[in-house]
Amino acid sequence: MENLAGQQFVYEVTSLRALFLLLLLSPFLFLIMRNARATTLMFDTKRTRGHRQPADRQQSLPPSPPAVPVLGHLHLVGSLPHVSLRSLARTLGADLMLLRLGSTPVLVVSSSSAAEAVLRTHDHVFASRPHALVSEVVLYGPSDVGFAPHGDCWRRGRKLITTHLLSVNRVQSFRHAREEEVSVVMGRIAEAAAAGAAVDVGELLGSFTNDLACRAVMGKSFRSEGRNKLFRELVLDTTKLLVGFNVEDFFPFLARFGVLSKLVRAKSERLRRRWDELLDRLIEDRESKYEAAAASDLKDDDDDNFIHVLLSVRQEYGHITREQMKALLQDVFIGGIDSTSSLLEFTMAELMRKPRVMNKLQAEVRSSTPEGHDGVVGEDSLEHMAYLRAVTKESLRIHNVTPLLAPHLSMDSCTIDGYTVPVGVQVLINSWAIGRDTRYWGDDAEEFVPERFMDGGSAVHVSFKGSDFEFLPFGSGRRMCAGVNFAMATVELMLANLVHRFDWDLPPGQEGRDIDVSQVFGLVVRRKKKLLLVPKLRVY
Ligand code: HEM
Repeated sequence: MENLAGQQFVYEVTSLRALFLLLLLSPFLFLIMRNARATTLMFDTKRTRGHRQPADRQQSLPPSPPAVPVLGHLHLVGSLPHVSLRSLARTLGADLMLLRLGSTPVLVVSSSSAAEAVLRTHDHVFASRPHALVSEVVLYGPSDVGFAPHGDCWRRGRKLITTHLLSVNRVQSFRHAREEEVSVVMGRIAEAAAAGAAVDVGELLGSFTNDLACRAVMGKSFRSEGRNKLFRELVLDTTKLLVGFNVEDFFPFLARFGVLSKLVRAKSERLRRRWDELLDRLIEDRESKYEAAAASDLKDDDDDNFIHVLLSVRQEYGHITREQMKALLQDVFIGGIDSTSSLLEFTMAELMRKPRVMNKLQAEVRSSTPEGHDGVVGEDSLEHMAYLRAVTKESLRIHNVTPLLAPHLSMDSCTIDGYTVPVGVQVLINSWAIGRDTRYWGDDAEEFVPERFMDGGSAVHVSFKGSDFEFLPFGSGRRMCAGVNFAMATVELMLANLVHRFDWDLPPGQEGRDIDVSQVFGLVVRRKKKLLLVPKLRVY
């Protein structure tokens, strides 16, 4: 899942637009820097739970590279922040590094032991998220889960989502819908194969994960009525605004001048009205069905969808407001769609670059799928596919689509590795760097080698569930990804089907080694260039 605010910031702030804004602002920035310094928490010890820090503690802040006035370390963060932050940490020789991005203090974590200190030992201290104007307006204030600050509202939402919407049982009960949606995609690919045409893998998988989220939320497919498309547009527009640069999120003292925040707020409110229109109608439709079924004592035959589930647990939770319902549904769309499709697309690109791995995976999937299944791999067959699991884990490691997790925020000061981390610091865990670190993964850390996760491999016991801090694709602790079961079920089923029924070629004239591996940073990291592949129906 993806800010999320810190990430938005480091991403966009390097753009020309952001720098231009900063230049425009700089004359009066200078005048107000004196005030700003009072809000610069890196050096502000007063807010540490009311105590002043002893002088020796103040001196033991984590190391920082030299900063420049106003921008702090902004100029050191490139267009791929996880990459530039890894270089910076290596140059400084620091697994914990304190930066100042604008006036925002940011702790960058680049080792598994420091990640464990943040996400396990001091999980209670770092379980909040930084405030961001756009998420506050579009995602119904603190009612959502992914962007909400730590507190009762987040706790309640998190419990609702993990117990009722994304639990292992719910994800399993959703398997037929998942298999049907996969069949629809297989049909589209078969048409392309018959025509000898290439498919745009990212577009195909993006609409698949969107349709799947719509199905989970609404219970049946609204593809033909165009609602799925409306959701796709909304998610894209929301993501764009969330990753857009809002200067006041990083120079909070500018908020008092208000002009910029008014513009961003107006845009955010327009977007929120579009969400309202769509979600209110869906909830009201479902609510009347739910009440009619309850009044007549008849069972609603479509009771697995998320709106129905939320309506049915209202009493158990006292009261769930309409806003909270909408925010939780948004979490599913914003957390689940792009992350899952991007991971799948990176995996397909990697398989095309590594024919040995593709052949081995195809052999496993094809030999483990019973005959007579209409060419579709069902979920029952997946449990026998150890190599499929290993390929998925290796892809999560090397193509970590949320490379800095989502930013955490310290709610108190604490000590890590002998350094003081003050209250109010944003924390970025560079899980991408940790996942490629030779200290944990050996000399071939940068290579795509699924065998490391197989029997006899060096990482056979390493799990993605947040207990192994060298491998954190979904984070760990209280703020760990709430959709990990949903994501894994979707990725493995789709991947097995893609390689089972089809052989894949690159467009004429291209070879595996030509596949461009460049990425674009955002809420989720994506491939920079489209992946076009030509499917061929497998000959039995
Ligand atoms: C490959 C797919 C996915 C990846 C790699 C991924 C990764 C992540 C990461 C790294 C975080 C932040 C963890 C942290 O801050 O420490 C997160 C949070 C979250 N994810 Fe996912 N995610 C994926 C799919 C999904 C799906 C399918 C859903 C929902 C259907 C989902 C819902 C969420 C939610 C609600 C949060 C916020 C949790 C909180 O703040 O309490 N994610 N995800």
